[in-house]
Amino acid sequence: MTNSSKSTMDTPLSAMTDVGSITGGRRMRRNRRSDWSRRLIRENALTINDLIWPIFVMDGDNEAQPIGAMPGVDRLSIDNAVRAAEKAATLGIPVIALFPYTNPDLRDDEGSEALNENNLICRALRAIKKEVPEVGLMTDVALDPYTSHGHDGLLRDGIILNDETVEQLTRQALVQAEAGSDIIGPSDMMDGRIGAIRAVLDNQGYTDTQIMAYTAKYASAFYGPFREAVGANSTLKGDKQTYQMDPSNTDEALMEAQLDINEGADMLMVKPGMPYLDVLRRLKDEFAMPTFAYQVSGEYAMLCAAGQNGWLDQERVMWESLLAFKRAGADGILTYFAPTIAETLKR
Ligand SMILES: NCc1[nH]cc(CCC(=O)O)c1CC(=O)O
Ligand SMILES: [Mg+2]
Repeated sequence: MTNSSKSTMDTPLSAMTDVGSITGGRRMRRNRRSDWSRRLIRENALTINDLIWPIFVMDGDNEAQPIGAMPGVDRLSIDNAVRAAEKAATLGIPVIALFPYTNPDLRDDEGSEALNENNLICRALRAIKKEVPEVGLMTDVALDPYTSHGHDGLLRDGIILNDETVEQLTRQALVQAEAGSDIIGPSDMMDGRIGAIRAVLDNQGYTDTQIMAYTAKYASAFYGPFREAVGANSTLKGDKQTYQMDPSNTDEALMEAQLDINEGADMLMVKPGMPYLDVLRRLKDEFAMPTFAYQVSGEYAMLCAAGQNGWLDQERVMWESLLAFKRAGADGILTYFAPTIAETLKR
């Protein structure tokens, strides 16, 4: 033993470790001692009412086609999508969000199938509305599941045209509203589309159809599994950096939000979720709007993969990741874990 450690040993312990005087008597652990106390002081909680469940729809009868990078998530034919909606209703999940897998032969340069009032999404909307009217239905407005080039907008000479795309998107939104969509979710990031869609909806008598703007949608690598699910992975030429946001920016998200609010958005969304909690918090603080986070396909894939490998406790990271959205200010979360979470919460 060295001299210094010997002298340390001789010092009365109470003088060295008088935590009470160090913290001024404050002991944070007091409140954490027991389960009842932890529950009592809890600031945020996840409830079934916070959940939006994204579902992939495909053609066919009684189809459930697994998606490789999204364990437990299937593409569903419309009859099975109705079953899923019934499940959502039973569990009390407020909203399901529908995404189409469009047959490759229906995809073209303009994404014209998006405007077909009998396309997959419209048929799914009508079927679900008829059988399960108590569940809210949200639909995606963007051209990527319908274009042969996989982009959300119209492409000319390698450039995504803004205003021409907006025109196309307003028609797409109208077709969806007519088929029974309750919440229009423009995910395309064109400028001015929220205002244009609002104007057309109002003009056609759909004043009650809500708009959840994908306001701060980033050009992210976390969408990979989704693009596989809607079959846009192999078709996508280039990337989406000229319309989706640069992951480096947050001030820009505030401007996007300000515009969408002015143009008539009822709700805002930040996407992806977990890597962008700072953006979520800023939007919520700045605008106090109903604000949502999308825990995207890549986040889901990541948590499931680590869980399957035994590297993370999947159950616990799932809860923790969703609670983080609530803490960061989300009023609700789009998550592929929605049915699992709701089943547990219901018990
Ligand atoms: N514009 C379509 C759209 N709507 C939702 C997602 C991603 C959702 C997810 O990854 O779970 C995408 C993909 C993209 O923009 O490339
Ligand atoms: Mg915008």
